[in-house]
Amino acid sequence: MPQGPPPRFDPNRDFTLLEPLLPGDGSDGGEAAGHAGATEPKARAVTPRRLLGLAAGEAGPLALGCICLLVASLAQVGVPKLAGELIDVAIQASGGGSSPEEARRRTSSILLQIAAVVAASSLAGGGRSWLFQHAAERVMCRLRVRLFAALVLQEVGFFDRARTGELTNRLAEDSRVLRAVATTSVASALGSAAVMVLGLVLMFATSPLLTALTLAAIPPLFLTFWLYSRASRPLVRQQLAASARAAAVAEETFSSLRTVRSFAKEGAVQARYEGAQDAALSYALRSAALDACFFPLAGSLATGVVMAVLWYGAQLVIAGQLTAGALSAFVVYALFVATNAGALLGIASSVVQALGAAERVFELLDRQPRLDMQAGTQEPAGAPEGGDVRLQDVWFAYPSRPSIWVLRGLCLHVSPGRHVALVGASGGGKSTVVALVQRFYDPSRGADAPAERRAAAPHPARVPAPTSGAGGARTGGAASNERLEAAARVANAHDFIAALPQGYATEVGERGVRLSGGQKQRIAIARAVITDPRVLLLDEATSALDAESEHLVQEALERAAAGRTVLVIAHRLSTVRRADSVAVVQEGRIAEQGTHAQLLAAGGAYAALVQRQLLANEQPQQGQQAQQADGGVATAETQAGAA
Ligand SMILES: Nc1ncnc2c1ncn2[C@@H]1O[C@H](COP(=O)(O)OP(=O)(O)OP(=O)(O)O)[C@@H](O)[C@H]1O
Repeated sequence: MPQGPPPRFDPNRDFTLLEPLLPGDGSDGGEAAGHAGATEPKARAVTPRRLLGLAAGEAGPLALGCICLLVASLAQVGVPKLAGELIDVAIQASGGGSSPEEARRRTSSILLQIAAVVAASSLAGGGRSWLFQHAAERVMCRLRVRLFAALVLQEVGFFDRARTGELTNRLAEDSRVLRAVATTSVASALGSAAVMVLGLVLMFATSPLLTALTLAAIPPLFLTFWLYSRASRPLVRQQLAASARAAAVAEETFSSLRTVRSFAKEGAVQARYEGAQDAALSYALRSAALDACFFPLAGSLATGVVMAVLWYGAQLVIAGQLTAGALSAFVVYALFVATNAGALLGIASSVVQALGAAERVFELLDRQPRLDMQAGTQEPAGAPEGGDVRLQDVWFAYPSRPSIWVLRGLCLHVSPGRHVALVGASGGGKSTVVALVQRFYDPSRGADAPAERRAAAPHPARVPAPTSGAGGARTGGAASNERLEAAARVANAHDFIAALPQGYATEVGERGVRLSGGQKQRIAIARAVITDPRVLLLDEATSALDAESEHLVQEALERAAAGRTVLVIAHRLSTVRRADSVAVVQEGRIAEQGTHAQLLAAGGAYAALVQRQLLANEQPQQGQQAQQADGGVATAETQAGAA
């Protein structure tokens, strides 16, 4: 039996992709790695090209949007020029340079031109906005769908490590940031650049000297902005992180409200939420203080430059080298250039920030599941042939706890049609065996069925224990109504489903009707048999049902198990008695295997277990004396074993 070293977590090799996903609570020393030998492919670097590639399907609307943008920018810079002309005509007329009638006619004509340009600018601006928004929404929709598809195909181990809140946040927030970058930010940047270049050209055409003076002021403005964005970026990041922490607390609290209530932890969760919100608030306030310093400073600087330009321009006007209209047009161009340069810097900093989000999104998009896709719909690890479950020298560590071997060279064979009960002390690895047979995980080492055979066979169906039961989905599913009803009848569930106001269309689980423990079990059985699986995995109930309900569940299970290979995690003596064979799972191995009678006679681990635990479960319900019960096991349980 191999005694390999426990798999170690190597952050550089194993989990580069998942690092940002992890809550980082440090509870397991950050050992969120895959099982031994598994390697995580390196994420491809996020290039601007790849980022823009997201909008590839929208080339048409975006190109049209760019044309609108150019038109709008041209129109925008055209207005000051015309306004300058208007001023000059008025000044000329007042100085006697032209007749008042002629001046009136020309100013009216210029006004009409301005109106036409403004109308064109508004139209083009509206078109640009609509086209870019349109493209943005479609890009985001596609991205979210792709991201969801990538997530839903990840192996179960991935979800052991990731926080649900984090994943939904990524789906919503990160893709939103990306949408902005791939479409609107690019559009704004193009617009700003166009206006800036045009403004500079017109400034230069109006007065090269004044242009040189204005440009001299740009470096200090850039420097101020650069310092500001350097200081503000970490604040924004920390604020977002604190908000995400608060959101995670809220999500976890609401999803486990019963536990919170049971342990009267309302105060504690409130304090945690408040702590996270306080942190977010403190970063937001620091950010606001920074804004309060930067914007007036930048404003004064810009105003100072404009005043200097005005002063120097006035000297040029006095010297007769520049007209008053040209000077006013120049000042407006200078303001255009300054504002658009600032906007460009802002966009650049948001693109840098968004690259972080892009990396995380692309990491998920690129991530290859460690396990073959659709694990739940494929043949189990131990079932290469129909209905034959075989685990050969299987070693397994959970990806989220890679340093601990849970299964240590476990061998188990269930021939087609046989019923095997798994018993053993808590934590021995029974559920893990079932999870592996179910192909939720692949063995870290040991026998595994070849992939091409997996795909061919229907998956094993599992009847979970009612605590993890039937909630969260419709009682129906994709199956045809006849099959649905047939499965429900097998599971003794048809009558109560039909009696519900919405029948088979009833939503059960979180938002829907609450089902009783026995009803949940029967729904779970119906779900399990609906695909007519060759292998049935049963997780015996741990909660007590009344006699009638128990009878219905037991009858349903017997019908469901008939003619199938059954692996049952058994807690009841009656269940193990019925099984063809009993396997004692102890410390990740099968310690003993045989029939109930054989193992009892052997007087080993099983016999001790029966005395300690199984009898304890039986006694209270049967009203017998709890001879060797150790009192550690609660009330009798619903018998959910295979016949
Ligand atoms: N998703 C998981 N991630 C990490 N460790 C896990 C996970 N599930 C189970 N374990 C660990 O694996 C070991 C075996 O657990 P398993 O649930 O298989 O035992 P079990 O025999 O079914 O116990 P029980 O009878 O209490 O259900 C335990 O130490 C448990 O803490």
